[in-house]
Parts: sequence; C-alpha cells; structure tokens
Amino acid sequence: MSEKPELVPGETRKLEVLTAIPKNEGVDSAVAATRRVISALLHAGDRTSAEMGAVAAQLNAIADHLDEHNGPVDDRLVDMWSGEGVTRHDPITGAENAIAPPLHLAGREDGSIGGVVTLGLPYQGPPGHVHGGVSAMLLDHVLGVSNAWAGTSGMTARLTLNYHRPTPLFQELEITGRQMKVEGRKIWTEGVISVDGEPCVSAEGLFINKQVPRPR
Ligand SMILES: CCCCCCCCCCCCCCCC(=O)SCCNC(=O)CCNC(=O)[C@H](O)C(C)(C)COP(=O)(O)OP(=O)(O)OC[C@H]1O[C@@H](n2cnc3c(N)ncnc32)[C@H](O)[C@@H]1OP(=O)(O)O
Repeated sequence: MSEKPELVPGETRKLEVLTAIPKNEGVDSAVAATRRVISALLHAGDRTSAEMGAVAAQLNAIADHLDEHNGPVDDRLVDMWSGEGVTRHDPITGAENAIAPPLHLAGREDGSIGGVVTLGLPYQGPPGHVHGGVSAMLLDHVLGVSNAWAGTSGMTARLTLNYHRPTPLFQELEITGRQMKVEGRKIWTEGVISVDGEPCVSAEGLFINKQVPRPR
C-alpha cells in the first residue's frame, strides 16, 4: 500500500476511508440541498401543482448569488487539487458535487475496496433501473480508487462492462473493486455492482500508469 489520505486535524475518521466525508455545513450542506432539488424536480414533472415559474426564479436567484461571489475558475481548479488526500469534487463521491450520489468507499485489509449506495430518479435508464452509463461511471471511479488503495494508479485506457441483469433504482447497491495485476505501466483492475449478492454489472479495466499534471 502507498499513500493514504491525510487526516485533517480534529478529524476522527479511520485511514481506510477513501472518499470525502460530507461535513454537513458550508458548501457540503448546500450541495446536499441541491441533490434534494434535482431529485424533487424529476419527481415533479408536468403533473406537479407547484408553480414552476416561481421555482425557476428562486433557483436562478441562487445561481446569480453564487456567481457573484465566486472567484476565478482557474483558482478553484488549483484549490480542488491541493493536498494529497481524497477528492471532494468528483462526480461519484464528491461531497462538493451535486451530481455525485454520493458513493462512500472504504479500503479493506484484503486489498479490495467497497461501498454501498442507493440511486434514485436522476440516475434512471430503463424504467425503474439505473442508466448503463451511470453504472460505467461508478465502476470506472471505483476501479480508479482501487488502484489508489493498492498503491499504483493510472489513467483508464480500456473499460469493459458486462451487464448481467438490470440494476434497480431505490435499492441498496454494493460496489466493490480490486486491483488484480500490474505489469510495467499496465494495471488491470476489476469491479462489480451487486444487489442482494447478485452481480448486476461487472467491469474489467486496463489502466496505464500516467498522470495528468495538477493545475498550479
Ligand atoms: C489511498 C487512497 C486514496 C484515495 C484517493 C482517491 C483519489 C481519486 C481517485 C480518482 C479515480 C479516478 C478514476 C477515473 C479514471 C479516469 O476517468 S481517467 C480519464 C479517462 N481516461 C483518459 O482520458 C485516458 C486517455 N488516454 C490517454 O491519456 C493515453 O492513451 C494513455 C491511456 C495514458 C496511454 O497513453 P501512453 O501513456 O502514451 O501509453 P502508450 O505508450 O500509448 O501505451 C502503453 C501501453 O499500453 C497499451 N495501451 C494503451 N492504450 C490501450 C488501450 N486502449 N487498450 C489496450 N492497450 C492499450 C499500449 O498498447 C502499450 O502497450 P505496450 O506496447 O507497452 O505493450
């Protein structure tokens, strides 16, 4: 195992936690509220009795307020990649990203990683089931974090998905990953999304040990 995320002073999480823990305050709390809004809007559709013109005006006022107070995006990019710990912005686990479910991942002593997540309407593909591209995104990330946990990371070069059965919305999904083999710069990693112990989607990834430089 190599680098593990650094503990923030005063934080009590264990080192095997591999994803950001929501702080339930500041931007994290606003993001959690936004997730509720995204879900509620999809639930609403055209049958809602809510006054959508007023809702849109309120939401635009919030976006205007945020835009007025935000600094340059280049500075934000630097900020996002400072430190050596877990990311807070990514679209799968990010406490600061409203499109992240979010999935929380933990490393296991046997070298694998895993987490559970329940997906709702924003992630729908076939009726009542998870979009295949969403499953691919989740698994790509889980394989990437599996590599970080194992100590040798890279960029996804090839991701092979097998969809075994439809993945249900509104049910707890277990997602696991494990680095299988490293040869030179090539890294092979596998993962699976299961429900009630039955595999729904499995993934095999080939990663190449190369990093995009961080913004400074
Ligand atoms: C401790 C815990 C902390 C936790 C903390 C977590 C931190 C947070 C984690 C974030 C986890 C994010 C996980 C998401 C991961 C992405 O989303 S990455 C983004 C998606 N991927 C990309 O954008 C990659 C785009 N592609 C590329 O940049 C380049 O093509 C690559 C993949 C880097 C390879 O390029 P290259 O370095 O020039 O390599 P190249 O010399 O062409 O090939 C090297 C070898 O690989 C082979 N190869 C290359 N591509 C392929 C391919 N597609 N198929 C088969 N073979 C291939 C070549 O044939 C060659 O083989 P040999 O001839 O050596 O036998």
